[in-house]
Amino acid sequence: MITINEGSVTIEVPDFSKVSSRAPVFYNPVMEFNRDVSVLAVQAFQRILDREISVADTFSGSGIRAIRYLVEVDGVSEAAANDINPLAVKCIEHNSELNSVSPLVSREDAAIFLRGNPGRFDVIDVDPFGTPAPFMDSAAASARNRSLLAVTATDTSGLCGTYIKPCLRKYSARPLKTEYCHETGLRILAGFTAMNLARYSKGASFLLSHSSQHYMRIYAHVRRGARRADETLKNIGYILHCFSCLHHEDVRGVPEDRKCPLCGAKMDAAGPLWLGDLHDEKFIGSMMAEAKNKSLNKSEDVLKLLKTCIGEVGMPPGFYDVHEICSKLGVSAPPLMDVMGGLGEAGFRVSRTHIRPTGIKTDAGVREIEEIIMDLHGSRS
Ligand SMILES: C[S@@+](CC[C@H](N)C(=O)[O-])C[C@H]1O[C@@H](n2cnc3c(N)ncnc32)[C@H](O)[C@@H]1O
Ligand SMILES: [Zn+2]
Repeated sequence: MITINEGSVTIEVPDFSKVSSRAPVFYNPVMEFNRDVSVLAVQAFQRILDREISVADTFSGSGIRAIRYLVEVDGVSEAAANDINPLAVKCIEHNSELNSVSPLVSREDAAIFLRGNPGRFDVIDVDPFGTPAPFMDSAAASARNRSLLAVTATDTSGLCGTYIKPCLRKYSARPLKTEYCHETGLRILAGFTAMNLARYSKGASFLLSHSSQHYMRIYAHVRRGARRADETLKNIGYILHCFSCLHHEDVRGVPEDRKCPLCGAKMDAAGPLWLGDLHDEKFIGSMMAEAKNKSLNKSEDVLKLLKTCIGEVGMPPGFYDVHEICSKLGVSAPPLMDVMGGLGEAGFRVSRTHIRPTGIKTDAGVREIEEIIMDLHGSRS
């Protein structure tokens, strides 16, 4: 057995030589960051509801999420830990005892578990191997009014457009391999979640969404009501991208064949995807405040992510990579802060993106960014 200390819990998992879905019980130390963020998100959500809450860890593995929610989050009175693997179930029972908590342990296919417990949980955590797509219908059906639906996807090669067909198959969406393809992937996952919920007359807004390491994670606030679902669907659309000049724009509804307004080249489309905000400023602020009361090993990295995500709120979908623009212009890249400063002075809104250190989100177009870069070069020489 291997002993693991995460947050305020200690668990044991059977020895594994490498992190793999073939391990007897799955535990990935790299995902500690994801779990630290989740603990803060569940806590911030519990503060919104301001009462005792119940949480479902539907793909529990070692039980670490359910156990951490029970031990580390104030106001979690009930947690379910479900996994289809009988060894995982044994491991969850062992680790629960080790931490003196008693989650409701079950061994079911997650889709059946969710269908069998409609409207029961305030938080549903979906953390499968690879794609969550086959489970999203059941998660959407099960999610109660005013609940949190947290979803992880590790099939990033499809969502980001390295492979197109898997994304079409799983999410009925076309990805596009651009410099901001991780954001497009995140928006495809968010859009897919919203469309699944709409089928059950439920609306969604996103409290936090991030693409980190090898996975994507979204936190949807689910609200019941056909009108809410209709309003939510207004945020579904496409991003059009010009590979010739790097211009991009978003369109709500189905796009027509379109030429780039800047250079006339044919534009490619990604979607359907979520065009609305991926985060809620107040919610992230509350997560940051909660971090002070928790003992998280990844606290510094988590706060850095949350701070950058707050800056993204209200900014347009997609971003520009300053290095990519400079290489098209054939000039060296000026400091990012200088480009951002130039855009700010010219009256544009501008922020960084958590997805790429060389990316900037702005309401300026690619031509305006090029101009500022060339001005910076002019003033230097
Ligand atoms: C990525 S791991 C979960 C990791 C865990 N949530 C954590 O944070 O450490 C996916 C888990 O899903 C389980 N699993 C696979 N297919 C399943 C299904 N259809 N229903 C329920 N559990 C399933 C696997 O046994 C595995 O433990
Ligand atoms: Zn163009």
